[in-house]
Amino acid sequence: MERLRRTMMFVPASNPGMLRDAILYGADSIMFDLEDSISLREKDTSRFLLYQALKTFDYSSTETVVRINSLDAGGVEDIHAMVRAGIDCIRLPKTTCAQDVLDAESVILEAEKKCGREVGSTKMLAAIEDPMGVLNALSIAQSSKRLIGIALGSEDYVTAMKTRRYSDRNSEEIFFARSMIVHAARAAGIAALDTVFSDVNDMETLRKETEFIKQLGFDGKSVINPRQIPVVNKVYTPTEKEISNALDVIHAIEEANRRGSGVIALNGKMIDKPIVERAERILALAKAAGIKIPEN
Ligand SMILES: CC(C)(COP(=O)(O)OP(=O)(O)OC[C@H]1O[C@@H](n2cnc3c(N)ncnc32)[C@H](O)[C@@H]1OP(=O)(O)O)[C@@H](O)C(=O)NCCC(=O)NCCSC(=O)C[C@@](O)(CC(=O)O)C(=O)O
Ligand SMILES: [Mg+2]
Repeated sequence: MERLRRTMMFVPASNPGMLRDAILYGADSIMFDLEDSISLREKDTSRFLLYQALKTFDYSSTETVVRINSLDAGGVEDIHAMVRAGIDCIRLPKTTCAQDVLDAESVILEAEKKCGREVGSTKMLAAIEDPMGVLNALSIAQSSKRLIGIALGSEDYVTAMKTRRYSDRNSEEIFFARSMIVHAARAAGIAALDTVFSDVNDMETLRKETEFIKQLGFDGKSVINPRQIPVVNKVYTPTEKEISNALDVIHAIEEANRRGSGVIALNGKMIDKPIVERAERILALAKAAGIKIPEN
């Protein structure tokens, strides 16, 4: 079954209460942070705290991701501890080129061998957060079989571009980066994940932004607060009407196939292969979200 990644919630690893409760809010993935939300003097204790949390708390079938520090600033130690603790996926921050992924992958491989974990079982996610990374998005996305996706980190990106986020307008300042990332991810056959929305009180703009990134083709979005999860999940969960339309499309094409044709009209609109593929994807997403699909 398709794994949903509508919401990946950042959880600062320095906060024991957040580590304990992170499972309660319904995020598709929990993304523990050892990087920018952790002060320099808390880095070692946060890594230790997160290791203990992963060994102690039951995160159930929710995907666990950790954002590590760069390899020259504690990332090697982060990888060894997290692979040993059984994390599902390692998110690299500020990935600028394919070599960054390969360098981290060789540390992951070493860590898996050292602790006896199955080689290749630790997945990777590369965050792209500067113009060089954006321009190299395709080679990054194609660099390793371990990659489940690439993600945009827009706060660092707009800083590197000498601008800022304009979420109250249409976020044109990150449109090129979003387009590159979604194209690269799709070309490589992996997930495309959008950046955080920093105002945890403005749900209306968050909803509009999520609708926009869904329109562009992203699979989901990073979030920073539990209150953002239902807003993003709702946009990404097929509605009853979408499910019923998808079923109509499937039934119509089955009827066409019985008549020996690959095309048919439904309510005046042409139904053929790509439309059927989209309908099947809607049903797959609905099933993955736990929605029961009527048989007929
Ligand atoms: C924003 C705020 C301070 C607001 O605090 P507030 O206190 O107003 O929150 P409230 O709503 O009042 O909390 C109600 C209850 O939820 C609990 N609760 C809140 N947040 C929770 C959470 N995340 N996980 C679990 N639990 C949580 C809380 O403990 C309380 O629990 P309780 O006391 O039991 O009721 C808080 O959310 C927070 O710290 N967020 C995480 C911030 C973070 O991780 N930043 C780094 C990642 S971005 C980045 O680095 C940029 C990037 O790299 C991104 C990219 O790459 O994409 C780029 O470049 O763009
Ligand atoms: Mg960042």
